[in-house]
Amino acid sequence: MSLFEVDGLRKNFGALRATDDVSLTVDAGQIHALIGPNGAGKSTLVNLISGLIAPDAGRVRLDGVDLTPLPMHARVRAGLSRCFQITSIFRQSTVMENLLLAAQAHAGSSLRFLGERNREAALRATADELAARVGLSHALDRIAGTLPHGAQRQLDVALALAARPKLLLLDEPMAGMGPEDSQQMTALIHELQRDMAILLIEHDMKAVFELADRISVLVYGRVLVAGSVDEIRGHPQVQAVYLGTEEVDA
Ligand SMILES: Nc1ncnc2c1ncn2[C@@H]1O[C@H](COP(=O)(O)OP(=O)(O)OP(=O)(O)O)[C@@H](O)[C@H]1O
Repeated sequence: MSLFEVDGLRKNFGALRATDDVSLTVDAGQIHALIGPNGAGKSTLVNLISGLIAPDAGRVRLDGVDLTPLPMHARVRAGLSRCFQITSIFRQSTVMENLLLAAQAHAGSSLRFLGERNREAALRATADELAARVGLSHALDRIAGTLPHGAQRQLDVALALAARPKLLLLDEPMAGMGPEDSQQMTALIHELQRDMAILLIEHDMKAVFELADRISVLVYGRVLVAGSVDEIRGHPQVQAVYLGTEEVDA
């Protein structure tokens, strides 16, 4: 049994089948990338998995737990954390304040036996640890909205990590990034893989080919083909449908 399983997921919008019998698995420590042309149904699938919208059929399971009937916050508690295309940071607050809020939100009842000061120290330690994890220790006092775009995305990942996910859902983490930021984010995702499974939705093919253990290609809401990087890169149907004649470096 895989850590994460999507089984026969389906979603109709009126006559349009945006998600058509999609199944995929992600094993512990694995990065599974989801690619596909615009309108293929990637966002809909991510929304179904995170619980933002309900499927017409199919199931989502994490670590043996059926997430399908659960609302979003319960899925987060069960170990599924999501980074949004549109960042969820508080732009007017400092990096530290953002991290403290996230740490507090996910601390639950674990700190209830601590006094006020110890509780604050524990939250600060968690915030420090999250900042270090994504390479933002130098920017704790910066107002989040004034950080460069790449650093804002790193902060966004740190906020998702506060939930201590078993599966991290990354929705186009490289969007709007230049090559340098993209390279840094690739290194970060690679490092995160040691501790969690990752479902990566990404247009940056260089990053996908560098990171993915497995790739599923979504076209018209269906998985056209799934396989290893080499299988996908060399697949004639994939090249025709998705990659076109574009040169793709790895
Ligand atoms: N709430 C909705 N109501 C009706 N149709 C929708 C809705 N959400 C998405 N769709 C349609 O479902 C199809 C898949 O859309 P989706 O946004 O999931 O694709 P995508 O692969 O994420 O595209 P992109 O890469 O452009 O974000 C599209 O035809 C879209 O118009």
